[in-house]
Amino acid sequence: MATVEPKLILLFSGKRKSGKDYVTDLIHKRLGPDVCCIVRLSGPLKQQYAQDHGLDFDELLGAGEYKEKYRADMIQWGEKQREKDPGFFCRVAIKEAQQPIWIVSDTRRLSDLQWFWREYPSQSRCVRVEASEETRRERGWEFTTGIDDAESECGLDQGVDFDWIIKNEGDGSQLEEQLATGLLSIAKEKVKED
Ligand SMILES: Nc1ncnc2c1ncn2[C@@H]1O[C@H](COP(=O)(O)OP(=O)(O)O)[C@@H](O)[C@H]1O
Ligand SMILES: C[C@@](O)(CCOP(=O)(O)OP(=O)(O)O)CC(=O)O
Repeated sequence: MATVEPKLILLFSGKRKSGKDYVTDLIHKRLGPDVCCIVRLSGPLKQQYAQDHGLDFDELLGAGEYKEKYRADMIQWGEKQREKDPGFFCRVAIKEAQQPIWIVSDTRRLSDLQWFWREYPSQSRCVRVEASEETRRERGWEFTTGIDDAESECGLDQGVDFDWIIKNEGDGSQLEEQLATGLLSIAKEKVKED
């Protein structure tokens, strides 16, 4: 488990190319590295998968075709690990987290949320990043059977009462206003609390 108790955990989810990484990177920049850290559940998954399959971990972390080439197999490999231990990737991903605010950029399954709700019930908040399919296509997404109709992409489409929904259309001009009047102000208040 992490060595410090966080004040706020933002559990992000969203479809491929909705802008999860873009939005969480922006929040990280606005709050600063002393206040918040980005936690990627796919980080330990990709690292172990890369080791087990002799692949390039950094390339799997990227946003290019290399990751997409192995995505389907990584999903299946990851789900086999989760069947044995649903919280495995959550525990490993937060191990180095020291800051008061954790931004979990890539929750995908109810088991991900349930783990944080159980371990950190008062600190966990759910955030959904949304973009139209048109915008996502402009960012390089195309529907892929077996991925975009599977749990990895659809696991949080129902059954979650999101605390914030961030509309991330086009160049995101409304993004700054959404963040400033919502998430960022709450986060800054949380950090001030004793
Ligand atoms: N508001 C935005 N303005 C400009 N580019 C964006 C915006 N949101 C996302 N992008 C770009 O779209 C692509 C997909 O975003 P990303 O955050 O990687 O999506 P996800 O992590 O949800 O798959 C990236 O190239 C990113 O830079
Ligand atoms: C096997 C995965 O962990 C791969 C996730 O890779 P990314 O988190 O890089 O995906 P996007 O940013 O949405 O494109 C998905 C899973 O089902 O665990």
